Formats: sequence, structure tokens, C-alpha cells
Amino acid sequence: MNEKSVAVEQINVLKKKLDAAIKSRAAVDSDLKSQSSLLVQFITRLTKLCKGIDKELDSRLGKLKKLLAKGAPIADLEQQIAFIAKIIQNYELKTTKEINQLNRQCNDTAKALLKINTLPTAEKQELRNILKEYEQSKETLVQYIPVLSQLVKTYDTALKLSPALPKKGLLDALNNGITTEKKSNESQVASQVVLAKLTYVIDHLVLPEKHTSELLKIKDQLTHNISNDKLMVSLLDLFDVIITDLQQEKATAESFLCGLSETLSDVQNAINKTLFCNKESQSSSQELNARLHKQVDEMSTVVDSAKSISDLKQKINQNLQSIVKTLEDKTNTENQHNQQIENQLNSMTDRVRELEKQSQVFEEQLKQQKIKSMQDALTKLNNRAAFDDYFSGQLQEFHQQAYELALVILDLDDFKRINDTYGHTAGDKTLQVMAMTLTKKVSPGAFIARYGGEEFVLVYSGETQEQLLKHLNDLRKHIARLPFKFKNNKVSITTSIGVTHIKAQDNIHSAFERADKALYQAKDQGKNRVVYL
Ligand SMILES: Nc1nc2c(ncn2[C@@H]2O[C@H](COP(=O)(O)OP(=O)(O)OP(=O)(O)O)[C@@H](O)[C@H]2O)c(=O)[nH]1
Repeated sequence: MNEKSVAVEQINVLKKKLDAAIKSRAAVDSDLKSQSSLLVQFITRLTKLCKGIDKELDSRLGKLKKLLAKGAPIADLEQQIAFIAKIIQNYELKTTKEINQLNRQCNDTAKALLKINTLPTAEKQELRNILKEYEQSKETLVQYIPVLSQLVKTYDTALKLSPALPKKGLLDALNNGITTEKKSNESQVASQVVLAKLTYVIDHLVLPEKHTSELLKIKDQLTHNISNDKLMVSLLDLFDVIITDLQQEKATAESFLCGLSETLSDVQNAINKTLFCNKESQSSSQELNARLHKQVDEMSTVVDSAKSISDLKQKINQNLQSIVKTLEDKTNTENQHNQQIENQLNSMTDRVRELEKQSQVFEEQLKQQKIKSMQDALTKLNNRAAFDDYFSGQLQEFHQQAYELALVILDLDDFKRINDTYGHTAGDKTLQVMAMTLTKKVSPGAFIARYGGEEFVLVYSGETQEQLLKHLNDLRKHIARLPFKFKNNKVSITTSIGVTHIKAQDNIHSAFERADKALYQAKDQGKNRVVYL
């Protein structure tokens, strides 16, 4: 091979290499173009997403997009990206701080709302769910929107149910000037508030036994989704019962006071008469005494003027007879007087006895009313007022000299399901059976009360944690085995129990809150269990 042919061959090889290099450069260019366009699209979307969060970020992203579009050198792109990374890092720090603060605020608000006694159990459960779910911070602020919405809703319910606050809630205020559809919702909510209040009033009304069936009938009507007209009728029925009772009570008090005033004036008359008789008898007695004195004096004159023994005998005899007569008169007058006094005394004693009887009846009525005001109408257990009274007394004793004082809250599980599936009457019967079971099974020294709804409270003295846990678990198991039967279905009802011992620094609220927290944990851990805190 000559030199020329070698050179031609080398040129051909170089040509091929050049062609290959041009092709791969074209491929790289096209890749770069498509990647740049992808990057531009990405930056465009990112810009839209971040728009408004931070002005500096908006402008830097805009610049980066322009540089990419015109194919600016990598060094320029790198500089912009470094700026953007810094802004994002600062924003992340700020957001983390805001998230922590929001988390704290949500927790505090939920806890504050939980303390409102009038809040329905369902709302309280929601709040507990919120507290549980938000124990750890969320990653973004957006995740807090549902919890904030729930808190506003619960706050609104609390406002509506609070007797001290105007009946218009926060949501109503926010919704001012809204459509008629919303207004009809508003009136529905208002009816529900009236229903809840009426049920509360009926539960806490202290009326004689004979009205119980009427009250329960009205309460039953209230539980069936009733129209506003029927609600008005129920309201009037309730007023009728209250007015009838007030009138009866007024009549009883009037008749007692009338009797009292009559007896008092009788007693006064009797005393006046006795005083008058006394004066009369005193003057007649004085008269008789004077007569006696005179007759005795006459005796000596008789002795002096007697002419013979027989004359003396005769005159003394006459004088003695008149003295005997005077003494007889005196005895008669005194007997009469004594008889009069005895009669007066007897009649006064009768009247006082009668009055005593009336006042005993009245006292008994007052006692019964006091008992009723401390008694739950449905279950006949102590009610919440009685619990407050008893527990504050126990706390006072505890603070004077500490001892094992424990508070237990027992709540029926899924009770709403019983009402919804088998009706409110079945629900009421369940509560009554539960009350009887507690009365039978709870240690004799413990205090039992229905706190409200399907919640019962027990107060134990002198029981250790171990003894309490054993006793409460036995009770829980016993309740779970009770053979309830509704509409031919065998139903098992379970309970969740929260228990705590009172500590030196406790007051009624902190103690109740801890027991309630224990109950919440029992519910949260799957119900049908006892949790000690
Ligand atoms: N029958 C009847 N039901 C009542 C009475 N008081 C409250 N309730 C009902 O008790 C139910 C309580 O329901 P929730 O607060 O949801 O509690 P729950 O269904 O037991 O759920 P958990 O407590 O989570 O197990 C509601 O449906 C109330 O209407 C009452 O005196 N009689």
C-alpha cells in the first residue's frame, strides 16, 4: 500500500468519526431541548403553585424560567437555583413554627371546649378524637383546615347550648344575610336547641311521683323528630303539668298556714279565758275567804253571848254548819275553776297535736321535694346535683385529712345504637336496668349517681388501686353478661370505665377531668375496659 492510499483511508476513518460525533451532538442537543422544555414546564407549574406565598420566591422562579427558555449558561441557572433554595428553606422554618403554634392553639381550644358541661357527649367525643389525632403536629397548614372547621362547629354548638349566652351561635352570626334555605336550616337548629333544653328541663324537674308518667310521655314525644307545632303542644303540656303542681303546692301551703293561724288564735283565746277565769276565781275565792274569816270571828262573839251550854252548843253548831257550807262552796268554786282550766288545756293540747300533725305532713313534703331535687327521675339514682354536693363534701374532708378517695366515671358503650335501633324506650329501660345493677353490685359504701345521659359516677372511699381495679373489672364483666333482649334480639351492652384517685392538689374539676381522661382512653383503646389514671 502506497503513502497516498494510507492517507485516503485515514481521512475516511476521520470522516466517519466526524459524522458519528455530529450525530451524537444532534442527539444531545435534542435531549437537552426536551429536558429544558420539561424543566420550563415544571418551573411554570411550581410558580403557579407557589404564587402568593412569597414575593421574592415568585420573582426568582420567573427569572429562572426566562433563563431556561433562552438557554442561558449553567452557571447563571445555578445562581438562581441557589437563591430559590435559600428562600424555600426560610419558608420551611417559618411554616414549621406556624404549624407548632396552630397545633398548640387547636389542642388548647379543644381542651377548653371539653370542659363545657352542657356540651353533648357526641361533640365531646369529636373533640377527644381531635385531641388524639392532633397529638403530633401535621406536616402542612392545609391539614389543619378540617380540625379548625370541627372546632368552629363545636364552639357554635357550645354557644347555642350555653344558657348564659345569646342563643345565636357563631355560625349563625357568620351566616347573617344568607338564603332562605339556610334560614330554614337555622330554624331547624333552633328547634333542636329548644328540644335539647326541654329534655334537660324535664330531666331536672322536681315534681311529685304522680306527674312522672306525664313527664315521661312528653319526653318520649320530644325524642321522635317532631314538627314545630307538636313541639309547641309538648311545651304547653309541660307548662300545664308545672302549673297544676304549683297550684296544688300553693293550696297545701295555704291550708297549712290557715290551720296554723286558726290554732294560734284558739290558743290565744284559751289563754285569755284562763286568765279571766283565774281573776274571777281569785275574787270569788277572796270573797269566800272573807266569809270564812267573818264566820270564825263570829264564833268568839257566839261564845261570849251564849247564855247556857245548850245555847252555846246550838249556836256553835249553826256557825260550824255555815263554815262547812262556805268551805263546800270554796271547794266547788275551786273544782269548777280547775275543771275549766283542764278543759282549756285539753282543747289546747288537741289543737297543738293537730298542728303538729299538719306540720309533720308539710315537713315530709319538703323532705320529699329535697330528695327529689337530688334524684334522677328515670333511674331513681342520685343525680348530678347530689353528686356535686356529695363529692365537694368528700373533697373537703379529704383536704383536712387525706385518705383513699377515688372517682369513677362509667359510660355505656355505643348507647346511641340502642336508641337508634330499638327505640328510645328501650334506651330508657337499659338505663334503668343499669341503675339497678349498679345499686346491687357496687360496694355498699360507695356513692352512685347518674351524671347525665348514659354516664354514671361512683365515689369510693378507702379502696386501693388494686382493689378498685378488681372490683370495677368484675362489675364491667357482670354488666357485659346481662341478658338484654330487644325486639327478640339478644343484645350485650358493655361499659367503659375511667378511674382515678384524688390527689392533694385536686379540686372537683381537676379530679373529674382526670377520670374523664381515663374514660376517654378506655373508649379509645377499644371500649369495654377499665383505665386507671
Ligand atoms: N333513651 C335515652 N337515651 C339517652 C338519654 N340521655 C342521653 N341519651 C342518648 O345517649 C346517646 C349517647 O350517644 P353518644 O354520645 O354518641 O355515645 P355512645 O353512642 O354511647 O358512644 P360511645 O360513648 O363512644 O360508646 C345519644 O343518642 C343520646 O340521645 C336518656 O335519658 N334516655
